Amino acid sequence: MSGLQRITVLGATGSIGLSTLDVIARHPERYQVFALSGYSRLSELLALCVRHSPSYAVVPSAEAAQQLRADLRAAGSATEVLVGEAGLCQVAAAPEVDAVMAAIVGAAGLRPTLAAVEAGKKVLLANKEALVMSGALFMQAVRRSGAVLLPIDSEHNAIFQCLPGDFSRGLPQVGVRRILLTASGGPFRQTPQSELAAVTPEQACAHPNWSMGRKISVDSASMMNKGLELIEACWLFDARPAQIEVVVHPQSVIHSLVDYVDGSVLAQLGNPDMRTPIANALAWPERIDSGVAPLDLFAIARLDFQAPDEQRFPCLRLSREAADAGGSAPALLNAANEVAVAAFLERRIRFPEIASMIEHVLDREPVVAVDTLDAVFTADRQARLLAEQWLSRHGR
Ligand SMILES: NC(=O)C1=CN([C@@H]2O[C@H](COP(=O)(O)OP(=O)(O)OC[C@H]3O[C@@H](n4cnc5c(N)ncnc54)[C@H](OP(=O)(O)O)[C@@H]3O)[C@@H](O)[C@H]2O)C=CC1
Ligand SMILES: CC(=O)[C@@H](O)[C@H](O)COP(=O)(O)O
Ligand SMILES: [Mn+2]
Repeated sequence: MSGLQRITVLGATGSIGLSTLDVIARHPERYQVFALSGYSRLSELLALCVRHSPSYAVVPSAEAAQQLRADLRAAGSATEVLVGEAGLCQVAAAPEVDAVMAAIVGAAGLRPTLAAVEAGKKVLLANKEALVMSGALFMQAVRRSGAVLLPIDSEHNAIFQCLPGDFSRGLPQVGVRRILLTASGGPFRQTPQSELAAVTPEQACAHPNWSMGRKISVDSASMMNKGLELIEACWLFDARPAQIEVVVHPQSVIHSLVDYVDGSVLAQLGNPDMRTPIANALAWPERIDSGVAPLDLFAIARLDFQAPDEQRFPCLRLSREAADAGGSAPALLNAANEVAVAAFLERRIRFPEIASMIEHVLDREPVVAVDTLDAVFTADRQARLLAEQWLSRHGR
């Protein structure tokens, strides 16, 4: 290990942010917090600043900054407060920073994550939406800047661990036949289609195995999470969608597998606790304690596998179609999904209407090439507009 690593945690008040800080706090000799960001949970951000003494905290507005500054001074903290996207990009790219945990949820994380990439940082990528939206541009920026991109998403971290170190030569060149992307199936894995219209946000957010933020929990319930992860895996591992097979594995113990041409299938297993992939990426290529208990195979006893049901979970089909279409299609898919999930969480639409809204947007907006970030955000805006129109046309 070479010296103390200074870390920026974007999205520190969220589920991934808190797990990251838990791992960091176990290794004060290795890691120091440089900056933390929050959005709505600002009293939690204050407590995190007091606990971890970052140089900077970032909040969304001038009013929030004024309040946090006053609270920090009262608590005797020297943390400086920055504002908005410019503040996020500043702490992501600051010369003092060694690694950035990108854990803002949704499209809001794209510019700050790209700022870290463009500054050549070690980027720990949880914010899958950023890569889904801007895949080709994002990966070009990684190659141009020499940033080290490490996947945090449990499946992608598992795949990363099961691939050889030189996988960027190309999957066929390193003997990979296909990637097996595991899916828990979510809370509605066994729910009949006829009952899905009545499910509530609380039921959707009650993931059987993982404790996560509300947006990704709904994505898991609709299996859009797996669709986004399919696209994420294509970019991270330079794979075609056809090289990736989704396998429903209800226990979430195997986090994904890599199938090699000689018939070997390598898997990564572990308890469903995000501190494992976070510790793996923070310390990579070394290994550190994450606080996660050892896997008890006798207690788990069995591992099950099923094919996904695209009839009940159309978001998976829509994602594969967007992955195949390329260009602006994944950005349209992602933006429509963000609007639909927010509407479902606000009880404005029923659960199956998430997929209806996304299909509506994808059917109406032509797919175009995206050569610039502006083109990505144009697609994002257009999809949000169409999704909002769907809501008002349906009286929601
Ligand atoms: N949770 C998990 O186990 C996993 C998560 N991921 C991915 O990691 C990312 C984070 O997920 P998770 O931690 O569950 O989500 P949470 O909702 O728990 O946390 C999201 C974080 O982003 C902040 N945030 C929300 N909106 C904005 C915005 N508009 N601008 C700036 N910051 C914002 C939140 O601040 P505040 O809370 O203060 O409002 C919070 O810090 C997602 O992309 C998700 O898909 C991937 C794999 C697993
Ligand atoms: C922890 C993690 O990586 C999540 O993305 C998790 O995979 C969600 O589970 P499913 O989408 O498989 O239900
Ligand atoms: Mn995942």
